[in-house]
Parts: sequence; structure tokens; C-alpha cells
Amino acid sequence: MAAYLSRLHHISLQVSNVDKVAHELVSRFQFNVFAARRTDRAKQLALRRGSAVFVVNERPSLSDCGAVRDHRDAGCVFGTHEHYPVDTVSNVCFEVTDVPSASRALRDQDGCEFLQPPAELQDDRGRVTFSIVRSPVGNVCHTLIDSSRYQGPFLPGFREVSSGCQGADRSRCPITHFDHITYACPRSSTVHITNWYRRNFGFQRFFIDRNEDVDEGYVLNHDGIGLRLTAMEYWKCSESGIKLPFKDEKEPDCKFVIAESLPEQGRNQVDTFLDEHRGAGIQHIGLYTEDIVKTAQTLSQAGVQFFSPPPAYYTEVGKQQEMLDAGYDPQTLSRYGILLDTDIQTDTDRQTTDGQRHLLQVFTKPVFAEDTFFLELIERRGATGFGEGNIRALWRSVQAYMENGEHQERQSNNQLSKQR
Ligand SMILES: O=C(O)C(=O)Cc1ccc(O)cc1
Ligand SMILES: [Fe+2]
Repeated sequence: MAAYLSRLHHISLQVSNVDKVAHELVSRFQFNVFAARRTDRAKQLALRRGSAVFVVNERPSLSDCGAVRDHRDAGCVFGTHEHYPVDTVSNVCFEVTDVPSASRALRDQDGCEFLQPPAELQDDRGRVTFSIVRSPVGNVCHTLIDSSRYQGPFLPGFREVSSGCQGADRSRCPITHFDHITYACPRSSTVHITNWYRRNFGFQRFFIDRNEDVDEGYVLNHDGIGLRLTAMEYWKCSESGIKLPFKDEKEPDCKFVIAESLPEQGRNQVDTFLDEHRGAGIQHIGLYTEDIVKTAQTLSQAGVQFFSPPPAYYTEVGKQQEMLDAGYDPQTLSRYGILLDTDIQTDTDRQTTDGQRHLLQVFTKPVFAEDTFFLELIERRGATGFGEGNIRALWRSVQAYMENGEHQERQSNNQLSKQR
């Protein structure tokens, strides 16, 4: 039996400099710090934009490694048990209604390793129960938490922070939630990963493309693109007829995408991630926005840099017309590198007024010093999956970046700072 997940609780990062990364998320990405926990061993900041919550944790150093950590140390909730050599996004935490029974269900499954068996944490505002399982993807782990009996600002040990410096108001940056998490994975690992999530968390596959093969996933393997994409989402309790207590049915659920590189087309961006990150992991996270143009404008003014597709993308006659038909000015989309895909649908349930579904996406340059993790803004106007046109355009813009001087420059800067 699988463990039922109610919703995504937060995503946690392990970095060498908490203040630097938190400052980047606040000053550029418009997140607000709302809770903090500082002890002599740990520094943790919780940041929010809409319902999207990031926790930035200081990476345990090699000398902390192997030290027996007490589960009463809230650091454990975030799965920061292990030293990791580079900054990384390493824990996706889910709210569950009953941690002991979810953990029992997982313990009976093959291939489910616990980093932390069920434990309790408390302070004067209440208590939480949690456990941590290792995922089949590189250094990624999942905390399962029941926070229904906790009244404090975030988790036990965190104190409320009233942000002196607030991010842009909602109208200028309407990011509402995490839309999807994309894993970069080694060759031939997809089947094992999808099976693990189906068996343990009841995740279900959904098709990125109508012509996708159930076993193969969505394969792009020509014109220099060598990519297998497989998408999953977690069990929608309302659709399955199973009603869970506390489940907020309006809570949007987050999709998961597995990106596997295929060998025939040569070295690519997934291989670069695997090298620089020293293994599989979270390659990017899609932040959902209700207005991508306004959000990209606000973030760009704050210093966020976006990947841009080749300029010809915006001048190609068909694409220009598509943008105009969707109600967008191609020049505005071009200014921020926003990609548009159109999906002509036969069914009518989610159509927009022009009878089409649109997907708009823009991708940021890497967030950490290495060319690893990046963020994405995504606005869905009826489209629920991922667009082939956008995937190709993203691929080309990232490949261009890898091949021009900027990637090499970052690499040599990293080498220099390591030598210092
Ligand atoms: O299109 C998206 O947002 C995806 O998440 C799919 C994707 C995943 C990995 C890539 O290197 C390129 C595209
Ligand atoms: Fe994405």
C-alpha cells in the first residue's frame, strides 16, 4: 500500500552560505522570509511566495558529518544529515495525515530506506511528527510531516520574522505555488524512478504529448536534442473517491518530471547537471504565476537573468502570429525570453476563448555558483502538460549558453574560488 500525500509542505535547499542564497531569493525572486531558526549548529530561513515555501539550510560541513544528530534538533526535519559537496535542493517535504501509519506502509515496501524513523518535535506552540525517506533520485529525500497540531509560524524552533523588506506586491509578482519539480537523472533510470513513486506514494503517470508511449515516455531524439521526459503527479484524492481528513481540495498539486539524457545526440544539459551536481537531483522548479509578463518584468528589474531563445524564435512568421492570436506582443515576450506554446484541443473543458490552450514559460540562469539548479516561471492558460515547442526552445537556449563563454567563465571562476 502507498502512503497518501495531502500536499507539498515545503522544499528545502542545502547551501554553504544561507544568507547569500536567501538574499538572492528575497531581493531578486521576491520571496519573503517569514520564519527563522538560528542555533550554534544550524542556520535556517523559511521563505514564502504564495503557497510556495523554500527553507534554506546551512550545509553540514565535513567535520559535522558522522556526528550523531539528535532528532530533537529541527535540522533533522530537512534531511540535512549528510554532507553534500555543492549547493543543492535536496528535500521535498509532504504533509501527510498520519506519519506512523504512512511510514509503516512504506517500511513494508522494497527499496524504501528511512533516514529518520517517525519522531516528534515540539515547542510551546505545539508539536509535529515526521519521518524522512530517501528517494531513488540522487541526493533527494522526502520528509513526511503532520503539522496539524502545530500553531507556530512554521515548525518547532522557528521564530516568526516580520520582514522589514517585503517583496513586490501580489499584483506585480503573482506567483502562487510550485507547479512542478524536474529531476535530472542518468540514462536508463526512469523506469525504476516512476515505479518507486507509484508504489510508495501512488503517483500516476500523465502524458506530456498525445503520441507518447506509456513505456518510453516522451522521447526527443533528433536535431541535437537527446531527451526522455516522463511526467507524474500525485494521487488526486478527490478524483479517486478517497476522502482524506484535512485535505484541502483546492490546494493545487505539484507535478514531477524526470529528464533523462539520451546518448545518441552527444553531451547535453542533463549531463552537465549530473557532472556539476555530482549526481542526479532536482534540476529545476517551475513557479506558477498568474501573469508571466508582469512577473518576468518585476524579476528582471530586480536583477534576475533569463535564458533567451535565439532571436529568430520571435520573428518567425508562424510564431509571431501565434503570439498575436494569443493576445501577446511578440516584442514584449522577446524582451524577457518568454516562450509560448499552443495546444489545439478537441475537448472543450479547459479551452480559452480562442478555443486553444496556451502555455507560457521562461527559465532563469542557474541560481547557485555551479551550472546546476535553476527556476522557471510558468503560466498555464488551459494547458496542463508541457509543450514540445517550448521544450525545444528551452533546449536550444540552454545549449547555446553551454557553448558560449558564459558557462566556461562560471566554471573557471568556481575553480579559482576553490583554489583560494
Ligand atoms: O518544459 C519544462 O518545463 C520541463 O520541465 C521539461 C524539461 C525538462 C528538462 C529539460 O532539460 C528540458 C525540459
Ligand atoms: Fe519545467
